[in-house]
Amino acid sequence: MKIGIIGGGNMGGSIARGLVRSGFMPASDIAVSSPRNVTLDALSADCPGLQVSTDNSTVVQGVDVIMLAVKPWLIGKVLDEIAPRVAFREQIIVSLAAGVSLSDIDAMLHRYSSSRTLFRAIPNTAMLVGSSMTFLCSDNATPQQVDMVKSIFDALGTAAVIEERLMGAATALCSCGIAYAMRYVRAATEGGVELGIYPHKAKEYVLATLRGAVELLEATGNNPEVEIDKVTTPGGITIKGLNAMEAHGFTTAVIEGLKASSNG
Ligand SMILES: NC(=O)C1=CN([C@@H]2O[C@H](COP(=O)(O)OP(=O)(O)OC[C@H]3O[C@@H](n4cnc5c(N)ncnc54)[C@H](O)[C@@H]3O)[C@@H](O)[C@H]2O)C=CC1
Ligand SMILES: O=C(O)[C@@H]1CCC=N1
Repeated sequence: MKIGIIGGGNMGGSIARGLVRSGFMPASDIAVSSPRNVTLDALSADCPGLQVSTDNSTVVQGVDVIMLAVKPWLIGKVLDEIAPRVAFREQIIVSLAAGVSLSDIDAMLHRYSSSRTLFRAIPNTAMLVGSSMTFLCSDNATPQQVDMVKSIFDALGTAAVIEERLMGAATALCSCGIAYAMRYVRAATEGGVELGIYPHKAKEYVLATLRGAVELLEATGNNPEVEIDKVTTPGGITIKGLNAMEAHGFTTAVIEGLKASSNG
């Protein structure tokens, strides 16, 4: 398999670096385009053998999968640039653009071809370390094509194929969600500092605690509330802390944040 990636930023760069580092494919089977030479030079330094170009239509040639990793408002412009060089019967297009639907992309390509295979992929920034939760949906794809695209993102973490109607919710939960998890880490770290712990130590302790929480939930399969019950001694200090957090809107803040992201 060969992959052409348009855009070498957070997402495009992480896909290229992640696929090479994981051993999923050699750098020479990946081509990346970006308008900025500095971006391409950094990618080449990290992934020797990678094919790089400032010309988007160059990276489309001879690849099986074309990834669109540019900002949403550039998708139409990039498609107009590459479409004359795309073999729509053979090449699969995967858009990472948040909020741009399969039918939006289909409409943009209508004048170039009567039939095409389209995917949307919504990863998160943990692709860089091979731990992204990525969601996929597709239009006009065979089961083999779905397996192929899923295998790419499984190499960068965990991929799930979902209905397109759930993409907004999934994006909020996991793609934006990684920022929300980071904000919890920051908040807990700042709380630790106020309680007298040095910032670097507080962050280290918070991360270790979160790792433990994730491992407990994964190992037991328990609902979080079951694990919370084990911590909250009646009349003890944990329930006082939880109730104070709820009085300040913790659960509501998280749910309203997710809804705001998903409606955005
Ligand atoms: N950052 C995130 O956490 C996530 C982003 N996405 C989506 O991924 C897409 C890319 O986002 P990021 O990688 O974060 O953006 P980014 O700004 O880091 O990367 C975009 C890259 O595209 C390049 N570029 C600009 N104009 C171009 C053109 N005409 N042709 C080719 N390359 C061009 C830029 O130089 C830059 O390297 C967006 O559509 C976004 O909605 C989806 C899920 C998560
Ligand atoms: O904030 C955004 O629009 C992008 C899409 C999902 C994560 N970052």
